[in-house]
Amino acid sequence: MTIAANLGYPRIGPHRELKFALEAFWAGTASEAELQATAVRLRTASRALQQGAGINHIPSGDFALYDHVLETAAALGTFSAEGEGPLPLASLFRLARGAGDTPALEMTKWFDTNYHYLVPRLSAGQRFHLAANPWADAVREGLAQHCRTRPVLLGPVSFLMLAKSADGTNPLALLPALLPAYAAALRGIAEAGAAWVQIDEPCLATDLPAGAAEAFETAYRSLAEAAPGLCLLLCTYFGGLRENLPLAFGLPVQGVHLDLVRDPGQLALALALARRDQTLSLGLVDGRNVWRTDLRAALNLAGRAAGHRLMVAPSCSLLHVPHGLRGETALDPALRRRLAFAEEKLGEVVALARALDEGEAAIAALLRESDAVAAERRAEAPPPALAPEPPPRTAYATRAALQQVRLNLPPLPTTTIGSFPQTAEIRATRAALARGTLDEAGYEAAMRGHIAEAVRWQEELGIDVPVHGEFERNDMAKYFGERLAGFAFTRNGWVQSYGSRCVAPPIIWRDVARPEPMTVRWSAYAQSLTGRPMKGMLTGPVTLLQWSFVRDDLPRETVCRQIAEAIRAEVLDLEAAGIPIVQIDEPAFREGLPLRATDRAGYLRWAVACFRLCSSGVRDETQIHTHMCYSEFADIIEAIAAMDADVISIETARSRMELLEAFTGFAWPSGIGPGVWDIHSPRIPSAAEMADLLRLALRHLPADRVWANPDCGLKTRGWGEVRPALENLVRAAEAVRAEL
Ligand SMILES: CN1c2c(nc(N)[nH]c2=O)NC[C@@H]1CNc1ccc(C(=O)N[C@@H](CCC(=O)N[C@@H](CCC(=O)N[C@@H](CCC(=O)O)C(=O)O)C(=O)O)C(=O)O)cc1
Ligand SMILES: N[C@@H](CCS)C(=O)O
Ligand SMILES: [Zn+2]
Repeated sequence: MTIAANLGYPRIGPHRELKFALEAFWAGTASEAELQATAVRLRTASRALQQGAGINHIPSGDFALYDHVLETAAALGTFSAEGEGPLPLASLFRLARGAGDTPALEMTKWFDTNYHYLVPRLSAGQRFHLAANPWADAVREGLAQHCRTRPVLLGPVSFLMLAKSADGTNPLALLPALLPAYAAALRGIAEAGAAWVQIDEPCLATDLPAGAAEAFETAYRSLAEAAPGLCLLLCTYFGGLRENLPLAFGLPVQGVHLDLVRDPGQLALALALARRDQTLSLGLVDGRNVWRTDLRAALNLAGRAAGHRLMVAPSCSLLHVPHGLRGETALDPALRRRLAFAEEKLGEVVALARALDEGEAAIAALLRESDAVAAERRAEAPPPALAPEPPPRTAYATRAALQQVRLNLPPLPTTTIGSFPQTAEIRATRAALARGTLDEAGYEAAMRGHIAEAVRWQEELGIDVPVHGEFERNDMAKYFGERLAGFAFTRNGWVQSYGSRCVAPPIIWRDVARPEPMTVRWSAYAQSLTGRPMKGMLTGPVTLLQWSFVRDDLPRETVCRQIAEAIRAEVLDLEAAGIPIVQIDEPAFREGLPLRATDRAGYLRWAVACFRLCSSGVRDETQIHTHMCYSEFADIIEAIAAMDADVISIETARSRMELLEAFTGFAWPSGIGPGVWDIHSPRIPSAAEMADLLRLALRHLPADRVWANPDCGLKTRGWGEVRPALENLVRAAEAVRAEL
């Protein structure tokens, strides 16, 4: 019998219940017991939903209060001494969010997704022990409600590869210290009554560093011995295993899960490698996108595996898609019938498993529906021809001189990254507009009021390049999606980004175009209030692509070019409206980089070209900025330089300018704003601290090309932090300027 399996379910809740419970707990208005009760309710509901849908292997232990990597590290005793029990919740949240002088753990992107995990920092001598067994607890929680589940663990090799070394130790060297904790976890899971355990090793879909293959062999020998009665499913996703396929199938595991959406071609070799006693888990339903599965195409692929022991599953955890389509009644019906969110994807998995066992006739009606949608999509008109690539801008030195004549900025000019606090008042104003209790004119007036206040305050403070504050934007991707043709947006399509923070990615389903200017009236209004050069703020094409659900009937490059043409028109309109500086944010530029080195050059070529398409139409006197955060740039620094922006602002405060080495090593050609304030922490840095960071930056870069700015936008901070921190930033720039 083919097993219908799921690998992980969204945990934020269909109405973001976890978000609100967490934020109430942090605000002190709800107790720990209330938070845990919400968590139990959410887990119970998602188990029931999956059971009801007919899923045979329901994941458990896929839930996390903040982040599964952090909570795996905590359960394995990374942050506590042997003999100590589970990490108290307060300590867990301190690691996640920082407190007082304790900085939070570094947060970074989970592979090529918009989900962020917390990075455990490990050093030589790190000890591990099983401080808690959330996986066994999850199995028991399910069984108490008559639901046998398959617990999900992040595997030991990926856990170490995702961690960072605090002292130069290779984290893989810690494997012998780590394995006993995993072995104890597996024994506990078996005792709790699980038959299968899913061990996620997404790093198998990446280029493995030296020693990793041996680490997999050592680790899985040890895990297989730890709980001989337990079936191990080695779970991979986000790409094909390629040269790692023989390694994966050679491990002593009872099953291997493959992402056949990202790499259907790997099935052929997998079939040849799978041992007779091994179950193949076919990841046929796209866990990274919202499109309904073409059931016939999926069955054709799965049919090649006939004769093998099979599971059918989504390609990866459903964490990356919204909960369900139920409430999305406002979507264009032609789009809605093309969609499948998490709940609908469960139905597809079950249908595919059934068809494999009972034949296509068993799901005839579903197949007819799926065929009709596939035909409808194929019948869409071909995309319009793309404009030829425009010529590059004049040389940087020429335009920099002209820009300085126009802008007359001091050395170390001060600026911010764009957004100011999105306060409860602002969100409530927007919610009132959406509900219809406030009209457009009232909304416009309220936002203008916030802009006027922000501009006045920045002038008073002495910020050299002010911004309008992005108050009118719900989110830097969604705001543009709502204004561009070809995009659709959901009412409730929330996906967890980190902790309690969510995003509602727009859906790109038709050709992209810009019916009218999107930001010009706000920036022009802000510019009318000040003689200082106002910086216009746009989200770049690569980031809009990366943070949307993108149609899969065109190459991503083509969709990105369409977006870039729309943003180019906006840049030109901002320039025509008298905005002298335009920042095109590309925080997701790095996130879009393929996981495999051999695939990267192609991506970088078109991603850079799309950025240049946006930015290259302006006059020499117009200054183009870009901004990137959460990024490790050393390996793509040439491509970032090729974007040819006049100034780039980056996140460097937490790492004390570590990143700048990549920029100096490369002889960075233009302006750079290395962040001097870690905005992910509630800590307010002093002027002295920020001045020190600026001095550090000046060791790497010439003074006439360095800017003073925070790491990223300030939308998640409160005014109580923003006011004093920016005052300190201006004082820091003044102090260091005086030393030049
Ligand atoms: C820079 N980052 C971003 C990423 N991806 C994006 N798409 N956008 C980003 O900015 N990826 C990398 C990082 C991740 N960082 C963040 C930071 C902050 C958030 C965040 O704060 N998200 C908000 C939701 C933002 C939003 O869409 N707001 C809307 C709706 C707000 C809302 O919930 N309204 C309530 C009613 C409010 C009331 O009555 O007071 C409702 O609808 O029920 C808006 O402002 O209008 C969050 O709340 O989590 C995300 C990623
Ligand atoms: N301009 C955006 C960039 C965030 S990455 C902001 O300030 O929020
Ligand atoms: Zn940023």
